[in-house]
Amino acid sequence: MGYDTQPKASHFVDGQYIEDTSGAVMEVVYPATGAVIARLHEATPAIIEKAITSGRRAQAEWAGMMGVERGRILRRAADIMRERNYDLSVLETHDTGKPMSETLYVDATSGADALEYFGGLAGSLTGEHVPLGGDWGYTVREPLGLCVGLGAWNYPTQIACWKGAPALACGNAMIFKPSETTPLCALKVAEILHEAGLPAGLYNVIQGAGDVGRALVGDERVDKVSLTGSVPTGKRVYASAAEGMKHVTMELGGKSPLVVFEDADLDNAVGGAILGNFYSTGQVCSNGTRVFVHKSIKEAFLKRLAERLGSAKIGDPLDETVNFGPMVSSSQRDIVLDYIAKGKAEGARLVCGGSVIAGDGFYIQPTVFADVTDDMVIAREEIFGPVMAVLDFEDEADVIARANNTEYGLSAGVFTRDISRAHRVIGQLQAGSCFINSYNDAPVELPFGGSKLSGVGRENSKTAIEHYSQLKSVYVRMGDVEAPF
Ligand SMILES: NC(=O)c1ccc[n+]([C@@H]2O[C@H](COP(=O)([O-])OP(=O)(O)OC[C@H]3O[C@@H](n4cnc5c(N)ncnc54)[C@H](O)[C@@H]3O)[C@@H](O)[C@H]2O)c1
Ligand SMILES: O=CCc1c[nH]c2ccc(O)cc12
Repeated sequence: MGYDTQPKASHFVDGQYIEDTSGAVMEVVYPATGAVIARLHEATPAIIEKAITSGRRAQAEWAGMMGVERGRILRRAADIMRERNYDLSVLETHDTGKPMSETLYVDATSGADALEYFGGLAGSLTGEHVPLGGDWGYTVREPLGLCVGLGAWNYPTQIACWKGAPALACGNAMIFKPSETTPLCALKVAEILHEAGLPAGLYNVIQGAGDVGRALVGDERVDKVSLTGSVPTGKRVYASAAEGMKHVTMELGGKSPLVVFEDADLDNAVGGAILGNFYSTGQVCSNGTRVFVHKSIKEAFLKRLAERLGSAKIGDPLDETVNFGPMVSSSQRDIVLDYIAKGKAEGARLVCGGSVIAGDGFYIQPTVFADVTDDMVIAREEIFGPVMAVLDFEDEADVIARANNTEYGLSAGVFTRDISRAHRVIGQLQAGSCFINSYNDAPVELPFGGSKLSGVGRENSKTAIEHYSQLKSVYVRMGDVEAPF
């Protein structure tokens, strides 16, 4: 059947699509052509109010349901998402420009994994019994209340589910505000959840940019904020949430190191570096964009990398044989081109790429710089595009110190055949999500998130439950109360 890129209305609130045309117009642009594919309106104060009041009303009843009942609805939604995978993938490709060769296998499927996983956990969210001599205590795991999710533009379906699934499993309601750049996919997540039986008001999607996000975060009726976005936005949102002592999850940016030792399997290391720099046209938060390669294998690494990049198929992301698509927007493309210019000006050696691809759409060549030094801007700042910086090293202790010399701490990777070294090095790298002889795997079973400026809290895995619930402790006295007077 296929989805129209123009949704029925801009927002999905209290179980239905709603519109308020007095909100500012948001144009949705297909990154592969630059064509406007939908026109939406930003949420007005009236829409925000409706999202908050319906969310709070619905949450009270939802929290009173049995966990297995909540879980059944989430697992049904997972099944529907898998059945609609093709249509959802086409929509994700229109929203982001990511090629179908990725979206068919990663986005709705990863969202469905989260719904299935947290749906399965929902019936087992218990507290514990605590013996206290003659007395005893117990804990109850309770929902937080009304959660707000704020999304980045690189994984709109996945982010909507990674936040919504644990929130709902724990008995919360969620208002999700997608990135203003990619507003389409989260509406489908809301539709599917309600089709699966989710009561109205529990998963509301409203549109808008920073102002709408700010209004949600600042509202005293909101109990938790989960942001996926950049570090500067994270600082602002965290500070505002702190005013109301709200719970937070911050999934922010990075400049992650990938260390390739001299004994690494060369093709696997090159493959890891490709996944960690060019998948989703480099627009992945955990990317290993500082690739430290042992000096003795540097030229062999670069030669193999250039050969493999030569076979990248760049083009129409709807063609399933294409594996490298456009940047999400012209403004993001310009930011990346600026960094490429800085890399050239700072004297890094351009191994391949480095230019815009002429024609419609926001395409840039996959770009590799070698002989990059730690002080260069392209080795320090998050670029969030297809630009790999290759740096040399010779000594293990030295490369660990250099890898850690960053304010970020999202991810880190090591390629080596020496298993002791692999664990020793990973043990010393300051990052939340690490990889040995692999890069950028993000299964729902493993916690995902960063340390240092890259974030607070974790998404996915059983750990996420702790970030969407709180414990109530109850002391039970079995005898008389002994008061001093
Ligand atoms: N750690 C992760 O899991 C992860 C995943 C994907 C992307 N990211 C990061 O996201 C960034 C790219 O995404 P982006 O450009 O959409 O990020 P962004 O920080 O510009 O925006 C993120 C979201 O926050 C909203 N927002 C902006 N200002 C706000 C404010 N003051 N109050 C409330 N909401 C506000 C935006 O509208 C958007 O929905 C990169 O830095 C990337 O590393 C992190
Ligand atoms: O950027 C978003 C989250 C993420 C981090 N690593 C990966 C790998 C594959 C994905 O589909 C998403 C992510």
